Amino acid sequence: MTEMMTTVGSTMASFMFAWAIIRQYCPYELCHFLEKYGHRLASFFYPYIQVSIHEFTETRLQRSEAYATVEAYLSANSSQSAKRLKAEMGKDSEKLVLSMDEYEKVTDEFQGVKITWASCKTGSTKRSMGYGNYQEQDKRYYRLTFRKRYREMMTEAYLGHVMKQGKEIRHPATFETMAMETEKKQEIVEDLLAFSQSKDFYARIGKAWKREYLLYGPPGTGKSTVIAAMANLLSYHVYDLELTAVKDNTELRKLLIETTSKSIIVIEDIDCSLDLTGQRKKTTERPAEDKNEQGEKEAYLKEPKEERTSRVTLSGLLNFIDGLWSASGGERIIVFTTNYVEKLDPALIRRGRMDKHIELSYCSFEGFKVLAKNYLRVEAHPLFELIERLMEEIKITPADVAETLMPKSAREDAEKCLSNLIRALEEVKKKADLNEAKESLREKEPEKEPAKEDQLLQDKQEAEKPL
Ligand SMILES: Nc1ncnc2c1ncn2[C@@H]1O[C@H](COP(=O)(O)OP(=O)(O)OP(=O)(O)O)[C@@H](O)[C@H]1O
Ligand SMILES: [Mg+2]
Repeated sequence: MTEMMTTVGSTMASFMFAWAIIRQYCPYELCHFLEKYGHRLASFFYPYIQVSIHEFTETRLQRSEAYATVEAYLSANSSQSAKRLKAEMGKDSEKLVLSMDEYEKVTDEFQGVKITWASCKTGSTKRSMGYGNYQEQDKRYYRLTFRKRYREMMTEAYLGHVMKQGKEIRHPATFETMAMETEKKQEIVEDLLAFSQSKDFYARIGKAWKREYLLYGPPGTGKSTVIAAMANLLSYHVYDLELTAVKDNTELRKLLIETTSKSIIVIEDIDCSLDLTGQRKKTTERPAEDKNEQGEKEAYLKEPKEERTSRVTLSGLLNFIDGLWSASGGERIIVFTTNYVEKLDPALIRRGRMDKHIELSYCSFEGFKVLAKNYLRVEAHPLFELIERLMEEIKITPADVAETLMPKSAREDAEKCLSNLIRALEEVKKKADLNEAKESLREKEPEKEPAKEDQLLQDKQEAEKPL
């Protein structure tokens, strides 16, 4: 074996050496000819087929959906077998997500056929970053290799299987696993399904096939989870649009053109995305009717250059969406989220610019039962009664409930996790009671406040000590 390897090695080295000499002295055309036909000859005898899935194509700004889906599929399937993994922070989670490191290879099996996946990288390419600036980026891609005779099975059944599984991993949330009142859930699901089946209706009324949702509620109540559940239900792609990074309406247009049909365009925290309320930062004195595109352009040109940033307006966004997609026929959902609905310009809501408002709120007992079923596989327990009583008077987010119900070690059984939740609820209650007492004292005896405050502070510190 060692002997054979040595022979192969030295033959390869001689060949490379000869090829280097030929390249140096041969005319360019001849080299090109030899390379081209040499490659064809090799592929004739090569018993495998290779499929490459690139992270970015030359012109596109958006990361390829296929690449991201394969990445998700492989991180779930390769973290057991790959020897070199790369760890990255997952979106919306505190957990590290493991995926194959560069140049790593893993094998997969499908209906008894062996498949190899390799994570590859080639020289750098110029790619648009931060909308307008160009940076050198490595070209990354996954390469799938399988035997020629399985071509049909691989390109149809196997790739379909990879995409389906990868998508499920990327959007694990479903409406069934969401802590939300059943009626509300049903209403959203019906609304989404009705929208996705209304192609003819939108065509008949001559409107772009799109629907806008406003999701609002405190942090940790499930706004991002609803978006993932929507994507999962309809098998739509999700595009996160970071509006604060978009320079102006022209760039916005460029980004929106990038989105494919059957997509959900997410604009998070609109209260923080400048100018979205329709009020210009610098030009609030302008009458409302002047806020057309021409007026905006003139005002924009009058402003000093350094202030011409974040020029995206809500009207710009909605107009583009209408104009761009009314002809394309593809369906799009646009989701806006905010933690502070009261901060938004009432006109934004009043004018009916958003088709549907969904409030995400604190966890109800019904919501808790869904989480207990998801996390602990428990549908009934003697501790439920106490939890129900506590939840009636205490505000706790589904994210906090989920966090307490998650077993922290193999020794934590359902009862222990439920007790943890009861303890967390009681602590929240104690703090709320203290705050309430403090408030009422402040209202009743403002002059004696400092001394009482001290006492309350002491009580509070006592209450906050670890149990
Ligand atoms: N209604 C819910 N049902 C099930 N799980 C939930 C729900 N709300 C929150 N969670 C859990 O809490 C985590 C955080 O929730 P999520 O990111 O959806 O909150 P959010 O409302 O988007 O918060 P933010 O305003 O900070 O973006 C989720 O990953 C999920 O595990
Ligand atoms: Mg969120």
